[in-house]
Amino acid sequence: MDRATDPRPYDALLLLSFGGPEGPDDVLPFLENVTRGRGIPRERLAEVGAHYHLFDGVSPINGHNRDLLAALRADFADHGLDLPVYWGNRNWAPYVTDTLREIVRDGHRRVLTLATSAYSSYSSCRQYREDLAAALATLAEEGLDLPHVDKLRVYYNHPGFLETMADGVLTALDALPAGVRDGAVLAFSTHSIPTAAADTSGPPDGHGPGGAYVAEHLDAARWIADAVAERTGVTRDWELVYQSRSGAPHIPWLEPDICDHLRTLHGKGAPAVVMVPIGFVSDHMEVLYDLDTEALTVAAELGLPAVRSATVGTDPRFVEGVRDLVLERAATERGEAPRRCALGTLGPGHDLCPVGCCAARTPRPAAAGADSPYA
Ligand SMILES: CC1=C(CCC(=O)O)c2cc3nc(cc4[nH]c(cc5[nH]c(cc1n2)c(C)c5CCC(=O)O)c(CCC(=O)O)c4C)C(CCC(=O)O)=C3C
Ligand SMILES: [Fe+2]
Repeated sequence: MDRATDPRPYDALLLLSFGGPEGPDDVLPFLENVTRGRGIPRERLAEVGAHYHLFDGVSPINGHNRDLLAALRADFADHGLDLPVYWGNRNWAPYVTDTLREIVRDGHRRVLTLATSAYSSYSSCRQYREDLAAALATLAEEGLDLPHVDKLRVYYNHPGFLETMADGVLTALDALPAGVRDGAVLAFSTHSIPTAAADTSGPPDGHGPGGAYVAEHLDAARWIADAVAERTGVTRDWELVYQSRSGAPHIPWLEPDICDHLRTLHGKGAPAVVMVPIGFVSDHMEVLYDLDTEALTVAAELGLPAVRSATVGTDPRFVEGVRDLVLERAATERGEAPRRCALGTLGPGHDLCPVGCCAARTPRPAAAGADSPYA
C-alpha cells in the first residue's frame, strides 16, 4: 500500500459534530444540552429556540452530516481507502459516547476524528476533545477496552477548504447584478466567541490578542480575497466580522457583528456585499438564520445588494481534502514524513494539541492531545 490508500495505524474515522434538533419537541432539550452550565441568559435561549421553530424545529445540521458521511464513504471506496466512517455528536443523537461504544464493539482500536469545525478555539477544538474524554470515561466504567483516539489538525488552510470557499465566492459574485459586481466587497463571517476565549485559543505560546482563532480566520480570509482578486482582476475591500453572539451582554465577545457591519458598509457607500461564511462547513442554523434570514433582511432594508456564498458542505474537493488529511496523518503516525498541504502564511497546524491548547475556563479532561489522561 502507498500513501494513497494506507490508513494504518487507523482502523476507523469518527466524524464529530455539534448535533441539532430534528423536530419541534427536540428544540428545548437540545438547547438545554448545549447550554448546560454555560450561563446563557434565558431570553437568549427563547430567542434561539424561536429561530429553530421558524424551520419547524428542524436543524439541517444532522442531514448535512449524514450527507458528509455518505460522501466520505463513497470517496474512500472509490479510492481504495479501506477505513470505516462513523458519526457522533456533542448535543444530540447519535451521541459521541454511543458511537465510540459501537466503534469498540466493532473491534476497532485506533480511531482518528474529524470535527466539523476548521479552526482552533475552545468551542471548535478542545470542547470536542472533552467530548471524547467523557465518552472514554463512560466506556471505561462499562469495562470496555479503550481505543486510542486522535484528532485531525485544524484544516481551515487546507486547499480542500480554501479553494472550495474561493470558488463559492466567485459563484456568489456572479449572482449579483452586473452593475454592482466589481464594486462588491467581501464580509467574511464567523461565529463570535468571548474575547477571553479568543485570546487563549491555540497553543499557550500564542498569537497575541485574538489568539489562533482570529489569526487563522484572518489568514484564511486574506487567502480567499487574494484568490478572488486574481481570478476576477478586481481588488476588493474585505473584513472579518462575527455573528451568533450569545452570553451575557457585559462579557466582551468578538466584534463587529455582521449586521452592524452591513450598516457601516452602507454608510460608506459600498455598492454590494458578499457574505462569506468562512467559519462554518455546512449551511446549518447559524448560516440559515443568522446570515440568510437576519443579515439578508438587514441588507434588504438598507437597499444594499447582498448575497451569501456557499459553505464547503459535501463538495468533492473538500471531501478529497479530508481524505488527504487522513492519509497524511496516518503516514505521520507510521513514522513517515508526508507532504502536509497548507495555503496562506501560517503553515499546517499541529497534529497533537500541546498542553494548555485552547484552554478551558473550567478545566476538564480532554482526550487526543498532549494533556490527555488516556493512552
Ligand atoms: C465557535 C463556535 C462554533 C463553530 C464551531 C463548531 O461548529 O463547533 C459553533 C457552532 C455551532 N453552534 C450551534 C448552536 C448553538 N451554539 C450556541 C452557543 C455557543 N456557540 C459558541 C461557539 C461556537 N458555536 C459559543 C461560545 C456559545 C456560547 C455557549 C458555550 O460556551 O457553549 C447555542 C446556544 C444558544 C445561543 O446562545 O446561541 C446554540 C443553539 C450550532 C448548531 C447549528 C444548528 O443547529 O444547525 C453550531 C454548528
Ligand atoms: Fe454555537
